[in-house]
Amino acid sequence: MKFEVLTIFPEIIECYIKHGVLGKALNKGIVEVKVYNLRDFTSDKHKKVDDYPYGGGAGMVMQIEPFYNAIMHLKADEKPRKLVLLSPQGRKFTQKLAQKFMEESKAMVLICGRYEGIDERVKAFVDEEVSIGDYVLSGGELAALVIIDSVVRLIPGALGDELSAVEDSFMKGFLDYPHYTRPEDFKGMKVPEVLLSGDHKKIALWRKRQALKNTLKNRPDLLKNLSPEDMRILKELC
Ligand SMILES: Nc1cc(-c2ccc3cc[nH]c3c2)n[nH]1
Repeated sequence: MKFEVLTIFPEIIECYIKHGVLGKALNKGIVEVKVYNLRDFTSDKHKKVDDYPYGGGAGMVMQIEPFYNAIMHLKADEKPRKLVLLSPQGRKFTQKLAQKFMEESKAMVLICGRYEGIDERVKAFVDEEVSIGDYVLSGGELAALVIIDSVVRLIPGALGDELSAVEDSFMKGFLDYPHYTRPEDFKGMKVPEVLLSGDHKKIALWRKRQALKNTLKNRPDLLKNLSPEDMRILKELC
């Protein structure tokens, strides 16, 4: 899978992708990330990317021309790609949308604005406008990294042989269960006995109960379409 990122701060993207799961996936060739500096697609000597907003108001707006030039440059190879604009006004990004992007897109262009936002006319050249949450960031780069990270984790082989309980739980519609590792007793804070029992059936049930308990407490909105067994466990918790 290939990600192409348009930004005026390429170093934000380049620094993050070298580490962890993403770094391994890059080294394995499972994923490719190319970062383009929008300033390289300007036509003036000052590499200007923003200007004052028509109609007045605070701050600056990013001009359409660098985005247009960069998108046309990418499209010159005529390969299919999904163009995604990061914005607080976009469609909410979820684990399910990450799965959809992974399954449907061989290549994604992630378009990152800064300042007060970008010229509205850029949206004529994108396929999707996506928000990673109901809060305002200083730019699209962190949102782009969230999308890259969550989509890459879903690519078969990207996580190596580590099972990923986190994806599974989110895909099944609830939060993850609690995790513990050594030491068994930290200043009197002990690991739950069941996790030391070696009884995998009991451990699996305990984990399911804890996941449902956490979800009921923090994200009851996720508790839809539960299986009859999960509903039974949930009812025991209430
Ligand atoms: N979910 C979310 C996206 C953003 C975002 C995206 C692009 C820009 C450009 C300037 N500020 C931005 C903020 N904030 N929150």
